[in-house]
Amino acid sequence: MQQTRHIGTRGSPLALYQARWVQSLLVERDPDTDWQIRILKTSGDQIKGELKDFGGKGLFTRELEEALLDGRIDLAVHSMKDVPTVGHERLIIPALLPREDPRDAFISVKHASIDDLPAGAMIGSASLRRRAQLATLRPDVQFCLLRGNVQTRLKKLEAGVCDATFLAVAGLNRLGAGDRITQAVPTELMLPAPAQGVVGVETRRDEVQLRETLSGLNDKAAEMSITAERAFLRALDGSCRTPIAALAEFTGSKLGFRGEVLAKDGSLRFACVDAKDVISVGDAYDFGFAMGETLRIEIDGRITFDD
Ligand SMILES: NCc1[nH]cc(CCC(=O)O)c1CC(=O)O
Repeated sequence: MQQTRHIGTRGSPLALYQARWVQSLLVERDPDTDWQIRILKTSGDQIKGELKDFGGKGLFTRELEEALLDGRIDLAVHSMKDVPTVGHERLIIPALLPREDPRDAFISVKHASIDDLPAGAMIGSASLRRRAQLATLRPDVQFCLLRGNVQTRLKKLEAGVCDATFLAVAGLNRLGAGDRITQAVPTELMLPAPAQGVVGVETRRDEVQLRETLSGLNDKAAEMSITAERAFLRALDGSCRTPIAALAEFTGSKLGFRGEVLAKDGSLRFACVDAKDVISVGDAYDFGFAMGETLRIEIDGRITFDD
C-alpha cells in the first residue's frame, strides 16, 4: 500500500512555492510515496505591527514544529533565516537545499540605487538589520513599517506608501518577481541575515527512513555555510534583538566568513572577516561559533543583545 507523507508549510505564496519545490524533489527521489502538502497558519502570519513586539523568535516556525511533534505533518519546509538556532530535541533538519542568491534587493519605483536616494527618503522596512545597515550607509533617510507578504509589500510600495524597500533576492526570484529588483545590493554594502536564501526541511529525529530520503536532498556547500552562520548567531544572540548579519561562502575546502553586529540605530558596528579550511560540518560549526565569541568579546557590552 502506498504511504502518505504530509509536507507542512505556511500559506504565503513564497512558503507554498518552497513547499512545492521540496515536494517535487521528493517525488523524484521516492515516487512510491504520496507526498502531500498541508497548509498551516502560523502566528507570524497574523501580526500587523512590529514582529519584535510579539515575542520574535520562531514566530513563523513554531506552529510547524508543533504539527511535526503531534504528527499532523511529517516534514516542515522552512526559510532557514526564520528558524531559531536552538531546535527541539525531537526534531532535526537533515536537508538544506542549494543556496539561492543570498543578497538583499533594493526596490524602488523612482530611485535607481541606495546612492540615488534623496535625503529624507522614506524606507519601508520592518527588518532591524536592514534598517541599521542602511542607517550606516545613509544616515539621512527615514524609516516606516512595511509588512505583509512579498506581493503585499510590492503593492504598497507601488501605491507610494514609501520610496523604497528591501527584500531578499532569493524570495523574489522564487516568486518570479526578479524583474522587480532595482539593485541587488553587494554584500560588502549590506551583509545578509544568517541563512538568508536557504530552504531547509525538518522532520522527527526518530524517522529513520524519512531522514535518509531527506539526506539525499542535502547540499554540502549550503550545509557548511548555514552551519557556520547559525553557530555565529548562536554564540551571540541568546534572546537577541540587535541586528546580526553573517555570510559564509564554501569553495573547495575553504570556508570564507564575514559577520557583523550593529546597534539598532547603526551608530555602532562590529565586524569580523576570516577564512579557514574545513573538513566536517563540525569544523564549520566550531569556526562560526568562535567568530561569534571573538566578536562578543570585542563588543564587550557596548551593544546589548536584548534591548
Ligand atoms: N522573514 C521573512 C523571510 N524569510 C525568508 C525570506 C526570503 C527568502 C530566503 O531568505 O530564503 C523572507 C522575506 C524577505 O526577507 O524578503
